[in-house]
Amino acid sequence: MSLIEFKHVSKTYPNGVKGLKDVNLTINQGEFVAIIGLSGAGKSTLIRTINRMIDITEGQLTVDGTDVMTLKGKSLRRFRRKIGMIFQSFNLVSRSTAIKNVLTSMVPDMPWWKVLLGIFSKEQKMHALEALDKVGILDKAYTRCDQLSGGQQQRVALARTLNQTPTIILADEPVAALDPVTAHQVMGDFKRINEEMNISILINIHHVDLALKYATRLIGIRAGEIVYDGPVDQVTQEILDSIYNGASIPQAGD
Ligand SMILES: Nc1ncnc2c1ncn2[C@@H]1O[C@H](COP(=O)(O)OP(=O)(O)OP(=O)(O)O)[C@@H](O)[C@H]1O
Repeated sequence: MSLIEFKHVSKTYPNGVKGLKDVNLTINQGEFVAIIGLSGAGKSTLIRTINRMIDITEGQLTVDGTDVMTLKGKSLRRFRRKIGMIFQSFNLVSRSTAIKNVLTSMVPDMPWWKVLLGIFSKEQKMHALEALDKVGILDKAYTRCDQLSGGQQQRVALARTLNQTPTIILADEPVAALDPVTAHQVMGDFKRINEEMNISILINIHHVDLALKYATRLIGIRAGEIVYDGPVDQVTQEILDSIYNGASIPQAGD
């Protein structure tokens, strides 16, 4: 069964701007999808509809068999716990240690007084340390995040997401703030997590070279419409031109 399915999905913002136009898309468990396109093309809108950070206005969007627009309250919160979200700006508590940041992903399942007192069980701490180990920064577990490099901070964010055992990770420009070497390392982390843990990954990215190197499938979006969708090894310069410059998509046999 498909994991994520867009059927004739559109998003019109309250000011009338069309963020998505009649999007049809099926994503299966375990895929690593990169989404590229010009600034303002609709990449963030596409990714943020999946965990209902943004509501669609037309069509149907199902995730793991659930029509996401039917979710509210507790069921919406439970649904969101299965979907990790990574941002360009890491969104960490910079004055807390790496392990404390990872442990915060457990907070929704804990009684308020334990949260207030910062009481985490041995099992929870072990789980958090395992997550830090998976992204190669176990040695930084007790370092404050404001003393870590950008790449290390993004890895803490990734560990925090892994700690909630997601089935999907959505990443909105996760390497945009990183230098090229660190960006490759973080993309490598995503790839390893995708392959070893079979977690589906959807990533918005401006760097085409990184998209082609690490993802398996590329989606090109232009003015809210999907103009390319296929395996990365079939992407040609003509296809990239069409995504970025509006040239028509070359058809096989042209
Ligand atoms: N809250 C909003 N209200 C109105 N229009 C919006 C809103 N958010 C986004 N848009 C518009 O929707 C379109 C798609 O925006 P979106 O942020 O999805 O693009 P993007 O491809 O992610 O761009 P970038 O690469 O710059 O982040 C743009 O025209 C944008 O101005």
